[in-house]
Amino acid sequence: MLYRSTRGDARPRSFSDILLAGLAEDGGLYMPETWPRFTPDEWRAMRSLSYPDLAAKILSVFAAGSIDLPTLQRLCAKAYAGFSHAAIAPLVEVENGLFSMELFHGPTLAFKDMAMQLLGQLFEHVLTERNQRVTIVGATSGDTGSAAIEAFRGSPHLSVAILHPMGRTSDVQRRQMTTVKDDNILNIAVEGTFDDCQDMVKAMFADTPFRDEIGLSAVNSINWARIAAQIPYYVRAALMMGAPDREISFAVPTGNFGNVLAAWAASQMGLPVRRLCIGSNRNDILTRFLTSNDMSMRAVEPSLSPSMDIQVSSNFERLLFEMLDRDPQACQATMLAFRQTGRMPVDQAAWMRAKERFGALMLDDEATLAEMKALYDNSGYLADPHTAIGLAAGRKAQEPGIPMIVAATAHPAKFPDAVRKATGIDPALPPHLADLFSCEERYETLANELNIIEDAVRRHIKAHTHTA
Ligand SMILES: Cc1ncc(COP(=O)(O)O)c(C=O)c1O
Ligand SMILES: N[C@@H](CCOP(=O)(O)O)C(=O)O
Repeated sequence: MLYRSTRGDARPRSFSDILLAGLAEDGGLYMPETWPRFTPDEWRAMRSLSYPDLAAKILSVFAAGSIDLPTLQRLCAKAYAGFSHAAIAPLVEVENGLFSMELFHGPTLAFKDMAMQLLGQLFEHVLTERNQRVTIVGATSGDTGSAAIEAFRGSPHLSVAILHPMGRTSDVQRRQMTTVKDDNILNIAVEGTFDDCQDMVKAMFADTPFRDEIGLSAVNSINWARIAAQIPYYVRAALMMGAPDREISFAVPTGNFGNVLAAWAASQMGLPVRRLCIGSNRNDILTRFLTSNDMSMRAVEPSLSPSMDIQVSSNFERLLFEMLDRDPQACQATMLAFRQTGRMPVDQAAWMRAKERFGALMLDDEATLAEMKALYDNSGYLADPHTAIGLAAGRKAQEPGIPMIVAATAHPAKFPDAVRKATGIDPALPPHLADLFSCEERYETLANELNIIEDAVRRHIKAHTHTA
């Protein structure tokens, strides 16, 4: 399996190469050259696999030529061994035909662990094999950061620097990152928004001397391996609901468009997915796009669902590439126009193609609190604000006889203030995080300037490799 950039200039590369590269050299995102597809019989045969074996099977088609199936089975077994639920991603029927797919039973209590625990294993495997070291720089609105830190802490093969927007995560999210003591981890609070942090990572990739000097790598969902590792839970849920002999729909609370893109990728692989519904908070650029072809940037507004306080949804570029019939020049021109004007000119035909499959719903904070309360009062289901937005989007798009599976992306205890405000309940952190608020925090606060942050990353690598 080879990968090509959505902007066309980068040479085709293997799975192991793009795993370490993260972002393509031309600034585009890697995509598989062709979509691997399974036959109905092959899907049916996957029904009996354990979650780790299913994940290995799905990954094996994306890693073909790089990592073999037995190795992937070993890595997946390790990746999911620490999850607190035997089913890894259990399905809970919240209302008739409306299912919550709980993706928050990993160590950091958000869906990011589902992929990041596996990326930790994959990086370790490839870096050991190549006797190489890299530096991961990641941007987070709260959850990717702690998942990455947990997956890569203590590794002798890599240094990690995580940029979070100062004061814009929940206290639990920030402390999950900043209380980790391992020497290979650096946390930076950036004076800016998540979009600024994400742009900073992309600017570092564009700074070729810096990128090469530190061996820059990415674990945000700009890295295709993150998307690939998010596909198995959609497959698993669909198979449990009767696919491939029955259609299913998914609803996903959406920010950077990575999670829902994985569901869409599963459909490209032959899974019978009927509708994909996204839920957004007041940072609703994707909802405006899907309802009225208005992909215009506005300022990022803080909300009760801070992980989705995003305006530039990186992974939308992958869908755009596909809607433009995989024309990299058209994709590049559209992305450049978006950057220059703040408005993405998507032609009507491409927009209609997106609308055929995707629906969208926006909930502001007030509606999110009302949804959380109604879920708790009517079904006894305690949802975090992101999941509540997903459940509302799923309910709106439900069709008779078609199971609607909603990605429950975070544990309610990550957002205790919102949960308390909506329901009066104080969600308890699990025992392994019980001392979170008594641990010392360690992070630097820095201006949103490329040279300042690059220097901090350099200093971190020097200090860490010196002590290692
Ligand atoms: C809890 C939670 N829900 C939803 C999202 C949105 O997911 P995506 O960025 O993949 O669209 C995020 C952040 O990515 C998140 O952390
Ligand atoms: N909500 C995310 C934002 C980054 O998303 P990613 O999926 O691209 O890593 C976060 O919690 O950091």
